[in-house]
Amino acid sequence: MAPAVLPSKQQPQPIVVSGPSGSGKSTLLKRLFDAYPNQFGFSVSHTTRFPRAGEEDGIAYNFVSKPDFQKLVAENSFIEHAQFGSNLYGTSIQAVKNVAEQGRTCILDIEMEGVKQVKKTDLNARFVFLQPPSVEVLEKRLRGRGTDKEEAIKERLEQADKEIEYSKTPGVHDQIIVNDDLEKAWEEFREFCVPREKGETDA
Ligand SMILES: Nc1ncnc2c1ncn2[C@@H]1O[C@H](COP(=O)(O)OP(=O)(O)OP(=O)(O)O)[C@@H](O)[C@H]1O
Repeated sequence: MAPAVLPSKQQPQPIVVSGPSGSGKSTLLKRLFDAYPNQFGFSVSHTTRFPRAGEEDGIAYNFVSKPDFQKLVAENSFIEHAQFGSNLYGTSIQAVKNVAEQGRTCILDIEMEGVKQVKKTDLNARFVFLQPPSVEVLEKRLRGRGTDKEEAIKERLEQADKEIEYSKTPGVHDQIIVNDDLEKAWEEFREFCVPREKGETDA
């Protein structure tokens, strides 16, 4: 008799959160992690930089040598990777899978190029885009945040146009949330990340 095939335990699908700089990703993600502390997680990145005091391998980062990093690149192991200064950083497909294997929903907070890369993997992610009400409002928020220099604000606004344009491509995102009123955006975001069972109401 053929052995019974056990259904594989269903793992939470990763969630890709994207949107222009200043659209509210950090604000909404902070709320999500505060509201559901054990349900979500970020993947552990790889880096070629040396560990700082207290940084544990596999927790703060996966610390690897440059040749090992380059080998992973050649094997297409990374969703995205980039160089900052003289060090290389990357998010591996396996690191995202590891979060799902722990029973948590992996959150990827990434920009447009990263979104395109995730689409090429077998991660079976869900995609949500945070859209500012308008580029004018976005500009006000970026200035209001007070963390960016004038030059950076200009660059971010130019990039925002491209991100918003790409977000209109049919089938790219499962949901687009316009972050106008924060409470309304939060409700929509929460609903997307933590879908309610039928019949469930607020506690
Ligand atoms: N609905 C909202 N109404 C008013 N202000 C908001 C709203 N959502 C976010 N903000 C404010 O806009 C600014 C930008 O938000 P936030 O830092 O969360 O953006 P971000 O998408 O994470 O940006 P980055 O990609 O640069 O990290 C913050 O000062 C935040 O408090």
